[in-house]
Amino acid sequence: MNSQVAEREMTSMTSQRTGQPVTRNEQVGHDLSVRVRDLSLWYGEHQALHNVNIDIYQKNVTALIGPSGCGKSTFLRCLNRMNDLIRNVRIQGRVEMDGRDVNEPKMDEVALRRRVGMVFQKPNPFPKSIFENVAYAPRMHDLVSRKADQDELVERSLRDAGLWEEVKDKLHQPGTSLSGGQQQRLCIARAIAVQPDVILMDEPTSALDPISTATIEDLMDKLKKQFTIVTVTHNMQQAARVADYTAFFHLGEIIEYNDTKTMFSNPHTKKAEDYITGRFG
Ligand SMILES: Nc1ncnc2c1ncn2[C@@H]1O[C@H](COP(=O)(O)OP(=O)(O)OP(=O)(O)O)[C@@H](O)[C@H]1O
Repeated sequence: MNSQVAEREMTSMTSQRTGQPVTRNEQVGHDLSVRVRDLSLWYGEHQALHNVNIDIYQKNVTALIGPSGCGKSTFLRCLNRMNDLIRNVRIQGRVEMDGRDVNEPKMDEVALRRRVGMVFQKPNPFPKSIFENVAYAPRMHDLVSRKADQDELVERSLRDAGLWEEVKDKLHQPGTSLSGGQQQRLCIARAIAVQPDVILMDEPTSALDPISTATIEDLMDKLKKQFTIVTVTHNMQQAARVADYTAFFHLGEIIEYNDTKTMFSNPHTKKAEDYITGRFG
């Protein structure tokens, strides 16, 4: 891996939330959110990830780019153990949050998926009301008990997702009655309602029109003040616009990981340069 970022000097600190050690990259001034070391993954006999190493920083947007089938979504799913739901998957290596490997047997998967939320390519609201789409998970996780707290959380999440003004008068209509772009913002509201640390987004705008896409990109910029965002995108302009860091995947490896400005203006590897300039992929 040609990483300018991951190899820089790290110092240890303690997470206020968990009391566990966290790592800070003094050179870039960012705290570490997820530290991935020597991560490999096989689907049956097929190896889809090869010794992936990356440090993902808190309250930044990290974009994963690379040609189709290079392992971006597979990698994303490793961060909240969504690959556990797929048969015949074998994983080696470490995915650490607050110093703990998410794959360790004692890790509570439900709690992990609360900390690491996910937004998919195709908006997938539950077949329930707009209100319930947002209120359901916080209730399940016992984050709210009083009705007033629940109402407040729903409003705050919808506001933070930039959807409140459009839906405040029809909270009891089905989530599926909204437009595609609105449904995706509803899914973002649902993800942030449980106050995760990290939000994974797998091509969150590829099913949307340009205006809805721009709205979601603006939203990502706002949300990174509160959350760490890791997003997969095929859209190079989008990566350049929204991401602070970009990782270029090829054939299951990270070939280059850098701050986005450097990645797009002065890539350090020929493969990344060829991909970014549209010579392949
Ligand atoms: N559920 C699965 N079972 C078996 N193989 C899989 C599965 N999901 C992905 N793969 C394989 O793993 C490799 C990486 O796929 P992955 O979907 O992670 O790539 P990607 O970079 O996200 O692709 P795209 O940009 O097309 O979405 C591919 O060879 C793919 O065929």
